[in-house]
Amino acid sequence: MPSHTQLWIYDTTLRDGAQREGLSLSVEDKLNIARRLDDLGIPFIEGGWPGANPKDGQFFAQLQQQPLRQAEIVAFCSTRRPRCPVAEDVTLAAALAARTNWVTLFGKSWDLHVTESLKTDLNENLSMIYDSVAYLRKQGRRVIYDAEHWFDGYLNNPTYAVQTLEAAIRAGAEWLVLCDTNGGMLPHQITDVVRTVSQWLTTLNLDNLPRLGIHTHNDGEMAVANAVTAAIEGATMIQGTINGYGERCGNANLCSLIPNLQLKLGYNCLPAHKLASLTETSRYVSEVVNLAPDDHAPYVGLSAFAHKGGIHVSAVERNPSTYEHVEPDAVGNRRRIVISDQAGLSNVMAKARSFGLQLDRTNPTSRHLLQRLKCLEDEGYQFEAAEASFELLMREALGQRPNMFDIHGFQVHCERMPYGTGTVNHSPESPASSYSLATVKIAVDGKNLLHAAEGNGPVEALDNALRKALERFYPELERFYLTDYKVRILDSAAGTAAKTRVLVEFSDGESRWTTVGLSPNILEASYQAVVEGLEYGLLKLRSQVKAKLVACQS
Ligand SMILES: CC(=O)SCCNC(=O)CCNC(=O)[C@H](O)C(C)(C)COP(=O)(O)OP(=O)(O)OC[C@H]1O[C@@H](n2cnc3c(N)ncnc32)[C@H](O)[C@@H]1OP(=O)(O)O
Ligand SMILES: CC(=O)C(=O)O
Repeated sequence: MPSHTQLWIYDTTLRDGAQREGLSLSVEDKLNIARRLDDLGIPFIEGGWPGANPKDGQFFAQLQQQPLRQAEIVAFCSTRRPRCPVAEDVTLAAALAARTNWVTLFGKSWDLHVTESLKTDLNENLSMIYDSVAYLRKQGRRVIYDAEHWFDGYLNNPTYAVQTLEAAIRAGAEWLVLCDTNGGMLPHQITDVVRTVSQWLTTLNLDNLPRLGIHTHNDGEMAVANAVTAAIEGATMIQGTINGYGERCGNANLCSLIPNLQLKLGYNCLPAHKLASLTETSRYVSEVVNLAPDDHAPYVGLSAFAHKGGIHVSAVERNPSTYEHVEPDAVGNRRRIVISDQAGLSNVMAKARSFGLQLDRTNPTSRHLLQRLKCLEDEGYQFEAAEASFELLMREALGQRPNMFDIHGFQVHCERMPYGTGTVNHSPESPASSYSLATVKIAVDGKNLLHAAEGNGPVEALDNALRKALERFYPELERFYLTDYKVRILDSAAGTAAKTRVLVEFSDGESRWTTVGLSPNILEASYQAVVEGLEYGLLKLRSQVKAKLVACQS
């Protein structure tokens, strides 16, 4: 097994990643991502194709003012156009204007592309490659040569494909990156072709042998496997993108590739202490590009180390290696235990511990709680995403759920009127024509309270009415606000009479918690979830205050 061999990770999130449908980056986004990748210790960052669009040009110009700390920023471009003198080629001129040390130049390896895409002849393509690399070298640039469609080209016409690499080598390319541009290769093909190219290179008897790299796409879901395979065969530059963003089905996902190479195969990719920033980097980039993170992504996803089945949790609690291929900390992720109808006592125990509650496996309450959880989930509740409701359930079972208020009922009145009519004044700036009024009846410390409040919709009206009734007793309520509200119909065949599950998320600006409500009446389900959300927030706040007091006294 290879060990401690240095690999050079080459990130192309800002260029090939930006070719993903639905992803668009501003100059500021690109700069932020580049700086984050620099912090992660990525040695090569492809910043874009200068001249292809104004943003990429501006990005390189701004980086000249404030260079990265350690990474080489690389400009990307194509070979010169057919029959165009190299010094007159606008693409190459723009790449030079980016003033990077390194330029990645892509050229055609597949004869089909030469005749069909470029509409030129095979010799002219060899000249385009040679001239372009040589010109960049003459201007003082170091060149990474991306052999586009290398594998398809080699399998179709190996003699010609090899001639394209020879042209790049003769002109002074330092890296030859073999690209599976269409993403359709399988690992055994990568092994055969990379091994053959590697052996061929050694027969050239060159003083400075160019090094091999790999660039894979994910059309056959093989991008990571193919890149790992190439590394095993001796490729030392590994190209990919954060979260696997890229044209069509994406590029090799560096968030999987790097830990596979570093933790499993012992290659040096990132400085050892930087690997633990991988999860944070993945989430940061998904935030900047405004795409929801993939919770089930290997290594860095929220669920990558989430254990749900009771059998799994029981074993993981005894020894995490039983159901984890690496330690979550190694990549900056964390282990999570999920509560659901797939749970066993071990899940309940783990949750009790995380809630700071004393509960023994042998205590009959534990088994009752588990049965209750399974019954409620069978009715349609879902606690997996609503741990605050489960904590309240557990506290109740243990007699540790203080009675903060009693609910005696609520009423909601909704009205929808055409603009300019009805009981509410709507302004042209806010032409909404619906309006809701909620009344709640509750008791606090034996005092009966009846309060009403308005809202844009029934849930807001209920939330407002509850707060109005409770604020005198619990002024800290004003710190909580609703951050998410999700509704799911459980038995859609029942139409509008279907059972509804509502999840609401609250925040106090520091933490978030989610509660669940269930009823055929969407307002009742929402009410349950909102009431529990407020109750949980109060409980948390009070236990934090208590913990601080104890800490001060001791
Ligand atoms: C495998 C990859 O991912 S390569 C990177 C792909 N990324 C992109 O294409 C994103 C950026 N691209 C662009 O902004 C534009 O396509 C530009 C600026 C590069 C070119 O735009 P246009 O001049 O309008 O040409 P258009 O996009 O229609 O066609 C591409 C041209 O590049 C030529 N071309 C393609 N590959 C190469 C190459 N390796 N070397 C030289 N020319 C090439 C094509 O033959 C075609 O030329 P033609 O129109 O003279 O026949
Ligand atoms: C160069 C490149 O992006 C590719 O061949 O896929």
